[in-house]
Parts: sequence; structure tokens; C-alpha cells
Amino acid sequence: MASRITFIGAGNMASAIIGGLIDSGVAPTDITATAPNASELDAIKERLGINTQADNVAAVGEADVVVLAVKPQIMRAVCEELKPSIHETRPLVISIAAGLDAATIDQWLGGGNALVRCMPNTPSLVGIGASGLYANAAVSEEQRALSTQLMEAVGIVEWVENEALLEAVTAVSGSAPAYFFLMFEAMEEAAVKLGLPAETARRLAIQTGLGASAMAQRSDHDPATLKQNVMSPGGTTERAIAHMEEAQMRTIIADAMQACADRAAEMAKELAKKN
Ligand SMILES: NC(=O)C1=CN([C@@H]2O[C@H](COP(=O)(O)OP(=O)(O)OC[C@H]3O[C@@H](n4cnc5c(N)ncnc54)[C@H](OP(=O)(O)O)[C@@H]3O)[C@@H](O)[C@H]2O)C=CC1
Ligand SMILES: O=C(O)[C@@H]1CCC=N1
Repeated sequence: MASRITFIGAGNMASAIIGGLIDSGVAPTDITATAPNASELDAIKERLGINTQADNVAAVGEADVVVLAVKPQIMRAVCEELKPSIHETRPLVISIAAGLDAATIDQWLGGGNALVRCMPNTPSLVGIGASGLYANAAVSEEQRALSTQLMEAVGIVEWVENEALLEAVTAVSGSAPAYFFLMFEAMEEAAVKLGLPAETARRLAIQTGLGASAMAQRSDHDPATLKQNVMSPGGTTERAIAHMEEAQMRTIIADAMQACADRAAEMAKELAKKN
């Protein structure tokens, strides 16, 4: 990937993607990241060897791709600051902000921009990210391919043609690493109650999550069949799964994902009202 990529914002998600890009072979010198805090920039420069810059406008000057990786609440101020520069150089703009639609960001940037909305997740850091992408009408086929290439460097990519579906993507992958971390926390706590040392419990739970994911990914069977294969009739797993079903675990997951998607829509409305 011979493009120069600038990240506006160098926080959790930007550093996860940058780390994954470098591991995939992108030259650190082709990547620039900005943030207001000099010590955060120094830390990321030292850790990843990328270019850093406190001045957002200077950082987009030479970029082919600009990734907007700041919190949704400050996106408008950042876009307005970048508007003249982006208007002049017309890079591909990729926003990773939750709950901010492409038309609003394009408008804040002065209009007429090739803009991709991306909903990534933090496992991008280890090259196992899952990103949903949506392109506005100004994005060329070449820019679509570049966006795919960029995000595939850190995981899998799924395009949606209906922008509203990014809310579902947020629920199933953007926010979802946290659901699995909660599961690991809960399994560790429960295993400690069953007598295992915490470290042992944590290692076993995490490795089991990794193994189940790898198996589900490689197998020809669907997750329901793989689950059934663990459940010996009259055995231990059957008892555990029965308990989860009785406790309405599916409903809990469905309700949590609905709340997540609703919050993405709500954030868009709140930000539109504020601006
Ligand atoms: N975290 C996640 O799992 C995911 C996050 N996202 C989206 O990614 C975006 C970033 O989230 P996340 O990385 O978690 O947030 P962080 O708070 O970790 O990162 C935000 C970054 O933006 C920097 N920043 C603040 N103001 C400016 C400015 N004016 N110019 C340039 N940089 C600035 C912050 O610097 P400082 O720390 O000095 O304020 C920080 O480096 C959000 O829009 C979120 O919706 C999407 C998918 C998943
Ligand atoms: O919680 C959030 O709002 C961000 C977006 C998806 C994951 N983290």
C-alpha cells in the first residue's frame, strides 16, 4: 500500500489500526498521527515509529487518506479546522466515529468529499479486526478498493450499501469485543469460586474463546452444530447450556445489541441537534 495515511486522533482505536497496519507491512514512515497531547504523541512515536504532528492541518497536507479517529463529540470542530486543507487536496476521508453519518461529516468538511464510514473494532491491533464500511456516492471504485485494502490489513471487511446498517455493525462487531471481555471476566470469577487460581482460570477461559472462534471460523458446521457436538446427552455441557437458555441468555444478548444500535442512532440525533 503506497499511500500516505494520516490519522486525526491517536487514541485507542487509531493506535489499534496503526499497530495492525505496521504488522501487516505498511511502512511506519507512511503513517502520521495527530493529537493535542504531546506526551501521547511521543509515546506512540516511540512505540510504533510513525510520524506525529500536533497540527492537524499540517498533517493532512500530504496525505492520500485521512482517517478521522476522534470522539464524535469533537468531530465538527476538527472537520471545520480541516475543511480548507481537505478542500484543496481532496484526499479519501475515512471516518471511524460511531453514530455520525457520512452526509453530516461531508457537510462539516465543506461538501463534495469522497467519504467512507468505517466501523472497526479494537482487535484490529492483533490483525483480527472486523470492520463494516459504507461509501458515499463520491467514492470511486479505486478508493473503495484502497479502503478495503487498508482495513483488510487489520482484519476482515464487510461493505454495507445502506448506511443505517452500520448501527447493526456497531452492535455485532464495533462494540462486541467488550461483550467477550465481559464473558471472560465472568468466567474467571466463576472459576475462582469453583476453586481455580485466577491466573489459571483466565488463561483457560481466554484460550477457550480463541479455540471456539478459530473452530467456528474453519469449520463447515454452523455454531449451533458445533455447540451440539460439545453437548453429550445427559452430560455436563447440556446442563450448562440449559441453564443459559432458561436464564434467557439469547434475549439478554439481543436486548444489549438493540440498545447498542439504538445508542448509535441516538448519538447521531444528539450531535445533529447540538450542531
Ligand atoms: N474504541 C473502540 O473500540 C472504537 C471506537 N470507535 C470510534 O473511534 C473514535 C475514537 O475512539 P477512541 O479511539 O476509543 O477514543 P480515544 O479517546 O482513545 O481517542 C481519541 C483521540 O483523539 C485525540 N484528539 C482529541 N482532540 C483532538 C483534536 N482536536 N485533534 C486531533 N486529535 C484529537 C485524543 O487526544 P487526547 O487523548 O489528548 O484528548 C485521542 O488521541 C470514536 O469516534 C469512536 O466512536 C469506533 C469503533 C471502535
Ligand atoms: O463505545 C463506543 O461508542 C465506541 C464505538 C464502538 C466501540 N466503541
